[in-house]
Amino acid sequence: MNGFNGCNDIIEEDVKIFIGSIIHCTKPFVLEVIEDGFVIVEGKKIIVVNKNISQLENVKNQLNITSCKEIRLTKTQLLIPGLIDTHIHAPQYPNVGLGYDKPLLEWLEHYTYKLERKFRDQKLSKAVFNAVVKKTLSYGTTTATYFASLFGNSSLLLADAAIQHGQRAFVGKINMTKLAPDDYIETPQETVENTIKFINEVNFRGCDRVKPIITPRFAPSLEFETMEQLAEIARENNLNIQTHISENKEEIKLVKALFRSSSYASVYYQSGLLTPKTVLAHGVHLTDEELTLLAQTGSSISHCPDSNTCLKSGLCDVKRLVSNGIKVGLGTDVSGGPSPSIIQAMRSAIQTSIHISHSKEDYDPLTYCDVFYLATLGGAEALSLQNKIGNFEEGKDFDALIIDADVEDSAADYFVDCNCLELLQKFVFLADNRNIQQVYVSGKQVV
Ligand SMILES: O=c1[nH]c(=O)c2nc[nH]c2[nH]1
Ligand SMILES: [Zn+2]
Repeated sequence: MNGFNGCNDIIEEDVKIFIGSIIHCTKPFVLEVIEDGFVIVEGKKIIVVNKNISQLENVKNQLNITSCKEIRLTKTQLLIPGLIDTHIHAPQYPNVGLGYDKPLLEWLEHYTYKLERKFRDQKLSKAVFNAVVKKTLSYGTTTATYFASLFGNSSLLLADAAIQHGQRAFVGKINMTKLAPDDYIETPQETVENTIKFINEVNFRGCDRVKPIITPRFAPSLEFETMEQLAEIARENNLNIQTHISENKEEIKLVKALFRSSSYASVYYQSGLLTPKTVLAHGVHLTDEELTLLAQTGSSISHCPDSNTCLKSGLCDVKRLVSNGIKVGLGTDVSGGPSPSIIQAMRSAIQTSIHISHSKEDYDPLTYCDVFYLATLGGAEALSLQNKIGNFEEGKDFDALIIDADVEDSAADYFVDCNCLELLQKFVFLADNRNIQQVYVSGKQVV
């Protein structure tokens, strides 16, 4: 029987069986390699994960599966969970590769706000948002946590693009009431009212995959009382929250000058914005006290290594965050980072970690396995979606990629057989969208 949910996705009751090599994380930083196994998906859910291909016919008989689609992977292919981008600015997509001559605050003033204010234009919004969603899906981003623009109508077009193209997404209408151009701010009252309207309109679309997220841009953009009101809206509606924290030293000085709180994190803490469903981009320069506050509140960090390099913000020490009990996911931070690819973010996270290791004793930098966790289950945990996505666990939604090391015209040619972990290394260090053969979100093939 077929049914419809609010996204007009057909809830496919058909059964798909993926047969071949599978890699996923069973818990933080723990990889499971299944060399010859299978995953059975019914509709949007994973119903079986089995490590032994010889049991396939038995399991099919037990479950009375008489008709199904079998997808057999080749020996250069792997089935992996979909990648999760925990921080990306959709309206900044036209600026990728531009403006890296200035640090954060000047970059915002000279490039970013000038572009984002153009998103009053619905035609531009539609064109850019459709392109971003399609591009990120092609790079294997099955879940994206988007900053949209200040404008509610434009931000809704981003939600619609995710709904239409089949991506799982959080979409945030930005809140900003000061320190930006006059035509790119709202009054405190407008920003609160427009946020409530935006939430209702996204929810009205009834798509389980696409949710609104509370999006105060960063502390300098808002009065303390407005942040309190936004925290209250998040609480009342059980919503996720996203913002930026401690990215750049000048930004931290500005926060200290604007607020009476003892630290950047305590501004958010006192306003009620730090919750287990809060994801904070960057966190490059957090103090030990701030780490404790984030760990205690269960808030997470979106690590955006490319952005931190291009805007010269600093080196974020992921190992320090994790050892202080903080959940971490990866973000592209387009266009602070130039690439829409979380595969690129994985390799940059490794490189940043190696750079840090040169100035620290006994420091083991992040490995390809570690960043694979951050890009999959780590991202799900950072967004409080770990019960729904992030790995292949029976009962979870099937968000997955079939990746292939041997495709024509990719970054590197393939000559000698690789085992599963070698295929994964090639993916992390070399892959782009040409190596992504199929993309599934909620059991449905979207690329
Ligand atoms: O990387 C960033 N991108 C932004 O758009 C932004 N706004 C505030 N702080 C920010 N940092
Ligand atoms: Zn950002």
